[in-house]
Amino acid sequence: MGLNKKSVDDINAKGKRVLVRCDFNVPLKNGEITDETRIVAALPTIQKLINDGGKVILCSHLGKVKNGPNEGESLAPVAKRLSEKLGKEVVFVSDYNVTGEAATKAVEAMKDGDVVLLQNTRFRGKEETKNGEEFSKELADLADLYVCDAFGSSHRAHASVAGVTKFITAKGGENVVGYLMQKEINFLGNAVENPVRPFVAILGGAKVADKLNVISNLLEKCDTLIIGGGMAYTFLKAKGYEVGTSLVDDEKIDYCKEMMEKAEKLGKKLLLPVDTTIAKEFPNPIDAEIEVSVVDSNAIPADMMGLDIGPKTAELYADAVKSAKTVVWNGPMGVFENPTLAKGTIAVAKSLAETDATTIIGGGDSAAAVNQLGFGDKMSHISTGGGASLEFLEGKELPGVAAADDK
Ligand SMILES: Nc1ncnc2c1ncn2[C@@H]1O[C@H](COP(=O)(O)OP(=O)(O)O)[C@@H](O)[C@H]1O
Ligand SMILES: O=C(OP(=O)(O)O)[C@H](O)COP(=O)(O)O
Repeated sequence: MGLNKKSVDDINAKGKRVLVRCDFNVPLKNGEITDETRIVAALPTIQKLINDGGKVILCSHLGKVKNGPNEGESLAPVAKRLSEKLGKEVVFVSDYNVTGEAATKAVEAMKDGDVVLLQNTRFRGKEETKNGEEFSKELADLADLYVCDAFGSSHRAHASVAGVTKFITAKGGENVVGYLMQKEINFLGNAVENPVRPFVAILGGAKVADKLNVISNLLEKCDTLIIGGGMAYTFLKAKGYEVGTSLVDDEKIDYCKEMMEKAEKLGKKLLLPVDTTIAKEFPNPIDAEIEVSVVDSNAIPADMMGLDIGPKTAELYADAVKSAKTVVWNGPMGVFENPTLAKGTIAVAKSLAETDATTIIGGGDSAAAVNQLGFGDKMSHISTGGGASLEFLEGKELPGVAAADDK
């Protein structure tokens, strides 16, 4: 499936001010970046614009910024790492206002090929997340052209992803997508539009409400849909099983019933855990030692919580992966941060690493699990977007894509 949008290859940035929205939402621990994947993924587009002789103005959000601007969510560590990666200075505009005088001055001082990084766009609060007109215009005022390369944020209709483009257009500028956007969408698009079959989709994790919605669409495309992690218990409850204190979305029980009927009608396999690793409560801290037992999925005691798929399920899922030619995986099979509860996730990751099938991983935690296990380079594609890749697979148009100019 081709992406019918203008890209960085359609522009020459020579002497132009180019605003580039990246997804530099990287994990930080004590101010240190613990995973630089998203920074590395943004480099080809940035390098192309530098080579063009453009004035490259980068922007991104970082974290949720729930309590207003703060140093802990500043993009300063990203500027430093980016500068190391590019081997050139990245001027960081630390002003919490993001746009405004400090940013304007920094941009005015730029020479062709220079790079500036603006402060965390979410420091502008709802102006960013509610796609505010004023902030969108202020961003557009800094630039002549706009590039969206923030795949991981492209499902967010925020000012720096979507709103800004209207004002770039109004001043005669172009809005294009970057190489990362192209790469992600080509890969994900091909995987779901023309999958080499059998096509197996695996869904897990804890963002149950978000992820359940993707199932209806995926069922039509895949041959087998595997459910694990926190997602599974709403299905098990819908089957009439006791699920104890496991994660459940009660509002989605009817939906899960419908999905099981839909799978049957379409002749698709919908695999649910046949056994489950349970414990008295959620581990606290998450990697604390924990006493667990394994029960069949229809025998979870009322006071116990399901925290991983059991060994029989792990085998069943690994077998389904073995016969697949395309596998899409989003969300761990259990609380993999805890070594005792990581077995299901490890088994599935291992089966993906061992297959010759095209393997696509989406979601921060799934990617982290795969990388931590040392299987990263065994996968065909690790997406930089969790929510974004799922919304794309769901068949929704991503605002960050929609906002770019058509070819
Ligand atoms: N059975 C479960 N109960 C509660 N949490 C779970 C369960 N299985 C997995 N999780 C948690 O799900 C989280 C990842 O979910 P999610 O954010 O949806 O995945 P991703 O980041 O890959 O999109 C992990 O922190 C993991 O501990
Ligand atoms: O980390 C991200 O999403 P992801 O965890 O779904 O991959 C993106 O940077 C989007 O961040 P957001 O979910 O705070 O809008």
